[in-house]
Amino acid sequence: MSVHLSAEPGQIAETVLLPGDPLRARHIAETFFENPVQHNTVRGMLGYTGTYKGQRVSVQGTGMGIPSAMIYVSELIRDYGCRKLIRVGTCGSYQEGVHVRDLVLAQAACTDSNINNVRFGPRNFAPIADFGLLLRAYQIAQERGFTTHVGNVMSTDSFYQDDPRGFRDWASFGVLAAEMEAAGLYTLAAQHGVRALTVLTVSDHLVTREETTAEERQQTFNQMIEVALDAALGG
Ligand SMILES: O=P(O)(O)O[C@H]1O[C@H](CO)[C@@H](O)[C@H]1O
Ligand SMILES: O=c1cc[nH]c(=O)[nH]1
Repeated sequence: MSVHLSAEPGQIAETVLLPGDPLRARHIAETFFENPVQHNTVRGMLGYTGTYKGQRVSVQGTGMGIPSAMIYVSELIRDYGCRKLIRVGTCGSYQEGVHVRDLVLAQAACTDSNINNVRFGPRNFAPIADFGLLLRAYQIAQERGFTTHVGNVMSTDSFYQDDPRGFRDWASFGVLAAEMEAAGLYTLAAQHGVRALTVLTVSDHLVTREETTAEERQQTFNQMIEVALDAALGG
């Protein structure tokens, strides 16, 4: 047991998928895992462990935002020995050419969070994905014909921005989309010497204001989860 997870030692696999939404964790376990067993219900942050194509894998909800996600990621690494952590989330596109339902692989993550200012002071740390996981995920997505973009994302602490056009500064430097956790995940992975990747589905568009329906989101979420599972488990 850790402070926020009730799993027994050894009950969580070395490879863990990390959706923000705990109900997406349940959907992943019920749809993709063989013999899923629930390993956490503390705070309603559902977690499950099972197998995928015969290999042991877990999924754990993280909640929204870097502070919540870093609690779960820290405990998974330190208390349960997890070594491969793949976030599977939604994002809002900053770029006209990155459409709703497309996949985004976060090669790196900018942030407006203070987490790394506290650590590094005036020096900047660049939170990046594990290259092997990133390459494998890209290859799998290409093989399956999923429209996929690779690049920088913005891990913001503020879903609702005071200036709704403020994202354009980031967009002009090529940042692809906004989400809220990748920079925290990548920073912890670097600190602990483990592997991490963030795979996202574009759920809405900050330029065109387009949104996906719940049904469409379900379908493209499944593409993202297939890519994440096969990249992590070598399928
Ligand atoms: O769909 P998830 O994984 O929760 O990710 C995105 O959605 C939430 C905001 O609605 C934030 O957590 C953001 O990162
Ligand atoms: O964090 C997020 C997730 C989806 N869409 C956004 O605009 N932001």
